Amino acid sequence: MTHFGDYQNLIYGNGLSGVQPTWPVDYATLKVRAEAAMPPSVLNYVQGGCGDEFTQDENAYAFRHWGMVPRMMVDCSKRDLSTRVFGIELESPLFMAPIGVTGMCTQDGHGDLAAARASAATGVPLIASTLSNDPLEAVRTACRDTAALFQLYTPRDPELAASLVGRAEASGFKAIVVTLDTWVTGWRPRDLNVANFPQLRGHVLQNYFTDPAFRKLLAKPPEDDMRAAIGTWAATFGKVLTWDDMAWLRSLTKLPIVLKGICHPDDARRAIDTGADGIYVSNHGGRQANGGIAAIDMLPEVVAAVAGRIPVLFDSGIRSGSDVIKAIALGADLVGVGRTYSYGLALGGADGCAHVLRCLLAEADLLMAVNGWPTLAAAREAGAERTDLAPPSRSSA
Ligand SMILES: Cc1cc2nc3c(=O)[nH]c(=O)nc-3n(C[C@H](O)[C@H](O)[C@H](O)COP(=O)(O)O)c2cc1C
Ligand SMILES: O=C(O)C(=O)c1ccccc1
Repeated sequence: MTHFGDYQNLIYGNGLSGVQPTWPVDYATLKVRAEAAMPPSVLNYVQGGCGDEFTQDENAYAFRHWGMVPRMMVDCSKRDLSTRVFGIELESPLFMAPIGVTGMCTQDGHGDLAAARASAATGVPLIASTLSNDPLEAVRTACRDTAALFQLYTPRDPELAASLVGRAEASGFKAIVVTLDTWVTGWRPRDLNVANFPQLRGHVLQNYFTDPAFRKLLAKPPEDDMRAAIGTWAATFGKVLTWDDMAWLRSLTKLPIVLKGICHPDDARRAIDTGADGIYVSNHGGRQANGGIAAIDMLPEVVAAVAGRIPVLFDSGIRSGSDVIKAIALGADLVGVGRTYSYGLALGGADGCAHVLRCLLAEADLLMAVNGWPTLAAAREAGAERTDLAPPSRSSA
């Protein structure tokens, strides 16, 4: 039994001694503070999305047309937000989505380790991105007792793919999350207008530079010829995966394989038929394709197609604890937060990130208390209803 809501008591209690929270507790204020703190190139990359960012905005806005109905006279004095997925016991369904420039979100360039330390401090698992400023072994170690998953950008070179997956398995990651929607970069005007793509400047490539299979592709080590190493990275980065590759992916690891970027119910069925162990509903936070339906609106159909056979993870648009519980009510087993935790990292490193996660968990826990839902199963059974409420502001994006 966990008491995530106690974070609220702590904040009010500190206030009695004249101590204010160091960082904001809500997304809107957090975002404004992060905008002032982050270097413009990193901010653009983190905050931006594809095209005019319609889908990115819609991801967050669409949560507003799903409504929850509370139940009364239920003993919710204790809530149990725990869950078990891929044999991992978790205190809550919240996780940190993979963010490839996490390393750049802190001033020291070691944001990946800071995120891992926030994971260790809160028990919220991290999905570590292939794109990292610190090698995956060090990130895994910094997560300590909290389980971690590894996100794979599948390289075109099969030996390199096998090497990255092998390293992830050997260092104790619990699952491989294969991202399907990013073998090519979507059209991102904020970055294009300043001609900035961090990877092409040699950032966040440490998993490649430390990899024996990658180094074999180079005439000189990255330390001696960085430009050539970056060129090799760009040439090998994105394999176009098809369903025929599932058998090959399966052959690389005994770990559960989760497919990230599944939005269509037929793709979810196909994923199960070809051996996937988990489905991850996401539109990459609206960074890859513009003009798409909000991710949360696609979740119920995918959940229905999966029909409880394998776990369903979800991200894209989570800004609050109430969003987390809505996604659970709509059938997700685990719920990921992306940009929101990057802002916590930018403002306060590991501590700022842990604060953001604790706020999300506290709001989620207190919402369950007030809604009369003692468990995640109760939230799921209650569900959420589509409403035609049209709120006046889109500031949540
Ligand atoms: C700056 C940035 C970098 C990202 N890098 C990765 C990545 O390396 N791998 C991946 O699978 N997804 C990546 N994503 C997508 C996230 O995992 C997640 O799908 C998205 O952030 C969820 O949307 P949200 O930011 O609205 O919560 C990235 C997202 C952002 C904002
Ligand atoms: O920025 C991203 O969202 C991302 O994950 C990515 C990684 C490599 C190439 C293009 C996009």
